[in-house]
Amino acid sequence: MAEDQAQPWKIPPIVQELAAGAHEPPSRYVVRDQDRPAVAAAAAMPEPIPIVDLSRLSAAEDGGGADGEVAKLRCALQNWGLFLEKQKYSNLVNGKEFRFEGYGNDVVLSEDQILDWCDRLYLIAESESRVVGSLWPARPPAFGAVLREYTVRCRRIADVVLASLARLLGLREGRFVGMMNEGVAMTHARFNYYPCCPRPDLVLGLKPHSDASVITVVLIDDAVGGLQVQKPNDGGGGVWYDVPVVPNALLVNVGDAIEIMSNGFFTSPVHRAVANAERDRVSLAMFYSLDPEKEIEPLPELVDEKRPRKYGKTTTKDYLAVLFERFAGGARAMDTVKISTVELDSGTSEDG
Ligand SMILES: O=C(O)CCC(=O)C(=O)O
Ligand SMILES: [Fe+2]
Repeated sequence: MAEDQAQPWKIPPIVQELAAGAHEPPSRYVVRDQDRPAVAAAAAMPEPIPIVDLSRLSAAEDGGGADGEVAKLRCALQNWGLFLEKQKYSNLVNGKEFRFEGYGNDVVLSEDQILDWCDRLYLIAESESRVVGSLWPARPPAFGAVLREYTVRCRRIADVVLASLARLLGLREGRFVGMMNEGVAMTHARFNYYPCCPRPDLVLGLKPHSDASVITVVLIDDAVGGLQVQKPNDGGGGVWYDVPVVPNALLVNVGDAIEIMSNGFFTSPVHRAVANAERDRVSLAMFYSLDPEKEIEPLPELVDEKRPRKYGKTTTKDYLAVLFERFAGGARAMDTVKISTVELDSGTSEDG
């Protein structure tokens, strides 16, 4: 506490208050020239982000033959690393819309760190033994019950998708879901609130990153766009594409842990959020992860002479620590576990 008073820059302002008063974003929020989002629309999409019907995916798992849906999922993940899942109801929980008010902030590690134009609340939602109840807002009173139920419901979606991913990799359907059930798995909920910004061309709502999770389910704003994604495997082209606004849809993306465990078969997509000049935007990301102590590494079934190991070993706990530090500086944690191509090349030539 005393340290924070001596270093006031560690306590960033609430962006909503800045947005209410300021005409120009303060310099701490202004990103470097090369990182600025284009004011014009992002690049035209080479192909749309598919909408996958999860009930048909479950049918495929039960032997119900929905090969078209599985093919769509594979294509979505190969092209984008993510897909949209359209809900049949606009009200997600008990007939009530899921809405939340409340703010948090960036973790500030250095005085010259560029801050995101966003207030957020980041909570451990599962398992119960890890929940820090004192951090959960008391208002609205239903918050806790709704978040708990929402976490379980989204987990069901995550499980269906993970079963399909395992099948696409030629693994047992329960391979990933089983790992999620080992030890005490962890789910984080991040509520992002992006106040409108008079100069969206100068700031970022959320810096480019990929998620540390195994899998992420995002409730995206049903009216205001802002999420942008880079295509995996586009040769580092750095082109940003707008994720379209699809009312009543959830966005599902694979995270870094799946990229590592699948030995790079799936790519965890790099994404960011841009601010909007006229409208506030909200999103809620649910990050499903393994037990924090459990090791994450390429699954042995997916490593052989033809597919040399591409990633080292880590744990969710260590990886998250690296991720937060790297995120603050605008870098990717994934680079710390990737085995460099030079090592790979020498490895393969040694193997003959
Ligand atoms: O705001 C969004 O749509 C995405 C949020 C996100 O990527 C995150 O919280 O990790
Ligand atoms: Fe994300």
